[in-house]
Amino acid sequence: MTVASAPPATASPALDLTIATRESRLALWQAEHVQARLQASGHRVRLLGMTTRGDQILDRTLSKVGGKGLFVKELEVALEQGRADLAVHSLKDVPMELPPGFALACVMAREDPRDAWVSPHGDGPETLPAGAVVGTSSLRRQVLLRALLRRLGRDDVRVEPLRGNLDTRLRKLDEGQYHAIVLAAAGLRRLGLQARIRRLFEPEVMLPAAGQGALGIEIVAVRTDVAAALAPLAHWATWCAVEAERAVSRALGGSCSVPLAAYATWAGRAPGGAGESAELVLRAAWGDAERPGALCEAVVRAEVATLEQARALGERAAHALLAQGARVTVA
Ligand SMILES: NCc1[nH]cc(CCC(=O)O)c1CC(=O)O
Repeated sequence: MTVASAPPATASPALDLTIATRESRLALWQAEHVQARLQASGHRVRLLGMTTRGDQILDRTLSKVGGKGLFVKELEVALEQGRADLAVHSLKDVPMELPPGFALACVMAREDPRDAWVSPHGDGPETLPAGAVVGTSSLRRQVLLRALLRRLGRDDVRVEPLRGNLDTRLRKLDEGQYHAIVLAAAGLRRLGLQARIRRLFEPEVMLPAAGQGALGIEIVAVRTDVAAALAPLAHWATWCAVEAERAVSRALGGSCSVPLAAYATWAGRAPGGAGESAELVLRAAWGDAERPGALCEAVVRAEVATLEQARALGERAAHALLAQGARVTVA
């Protein structure tokens, strides 16, 4: 009996694809992850590494120099010029509105969305020495961390900005510039650095940023051939959740200059695919950078079967926050 060896299952004809990527270890891991998935579907895939403005500016808080877009602009230029076909992003770093002509072709399954505590001084703020300094890179983490420290009665602990890629941040901790740092668990896990995590903050304690832990793939919208090649990589349940989260940021003008958090989970079994309905629960929090301690929170839920319904849920959460005093930030 002869058994024909079947070619790998492809959802679309085999393509020659180039992935535009930043050159940090995390960005390269993510690009290689997508490369491997596409190769497994029979495509030929190479990487085009590039340095973005966000990678070059290391001495200032990002919100002061241009925000999230800094990490994606150069990659978009490469897509526009046809030097690359897709760009892989940490969704958290992708601006809420893509420039005209670009599209989010696919959102992949989410890594751990939680924030992680890394420190040689124990497994949380409770065990820090008096007057300790904690480093973190986002206003969201600064505001939520200060709220947590206040609850713990640790007003002696200072929260300071921390910039740089993952390795740089860990080095600054190891050099003793900080007693502890807070960063995304997803990045640490992807780089095999999970052993450094001393504690994972549950979302109730430190609500993650919109899109944290999820990868998004951007293309030029007219490239339906690339979109078809990416379709098998999409994870519907994650996509709906992050659409809801990103709608909160979109409605409130969210950027990294706004301490905004949004995190959605499925109440029961997550939907397996488009059109399948399930209950999505969205938590959102907004802080006022000028009035530390002023934090408002909203929890909304709805049956969701489409990305539009997910976005509508996000808008409801944004309105609930606005009703409690949150303000729309104009970039
Ligand atoms: N802003 C930088 C950034 N963008 C994505 C991640 C981690 C991975 C992810 O959230 O998907 C990080 C590092 C961090 O926030 O500690």
